[in-house]
Amino acid sequence: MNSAVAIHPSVDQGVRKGGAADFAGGTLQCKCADKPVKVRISAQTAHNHVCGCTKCWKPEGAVFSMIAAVPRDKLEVLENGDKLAVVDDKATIQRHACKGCGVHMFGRIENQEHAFHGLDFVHTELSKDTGWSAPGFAAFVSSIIESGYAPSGMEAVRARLRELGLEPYDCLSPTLMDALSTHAAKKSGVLKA
Ligand SMILES: N[C@@H](CCC(=O)N[C@@H](CS)C(=O)NCC(=O)O)C(=O)O
Ligand SMILES: [Zn+2]
Ligand SMILES: [Zn+2]
Repeated sequence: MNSAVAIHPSVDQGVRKGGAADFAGGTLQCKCADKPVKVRISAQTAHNHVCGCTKCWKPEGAVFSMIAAVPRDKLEVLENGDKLAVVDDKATIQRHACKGCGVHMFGRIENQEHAFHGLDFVHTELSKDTGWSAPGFAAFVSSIIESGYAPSGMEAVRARLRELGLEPYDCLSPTLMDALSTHAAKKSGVLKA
């Protein structure tokens, strides 16, 4: 069944099984016809998901973005890196966007105290390579309202996400929220390392 509720072009026809075991990465390319930015990722991604927040890059017309994590030392800008600029240098995730087409090529956490420091965030739909891990949940679902989505449509959005196997959460998934809190509890000393 193909519901009328659009989420993101990569999942609207059903979530394809991804995550080839031997997949070692690929190249992301921005949408510029001339001098595209190219980024090499030398690893499989983890925690791929769709995100409804206002800050993550979404392709034209999409309600959600699709975003995954990769170790920062596995990411390398191959070509035309001079076209990249940080969208908001105050944000936790510094999103490096192409000044030509607006696509975010990677997001990076520079705060060494952050639980997710060491990870970059990438949109693998920008790659022609196949074998990337498939999205597994939906984060920041309520946040789509902040981009103008009608609140009355939320029930249908969550139903469609569940139908696609993308459990909807209004923050991150329990696994990632637990990781954030574990990090905080260790830092405060409440939890012994
Ligand atoms: N409701 C807010 C949520 C923003 C938000 O917290 N986004 C999450 C998911 S990407 C985050 O970790 N943001 C950190 C950042 O943007 O630096 C919005 O939609 O703008
Ligand atoms: Zn571009
Ligand atoms: Zn987001």
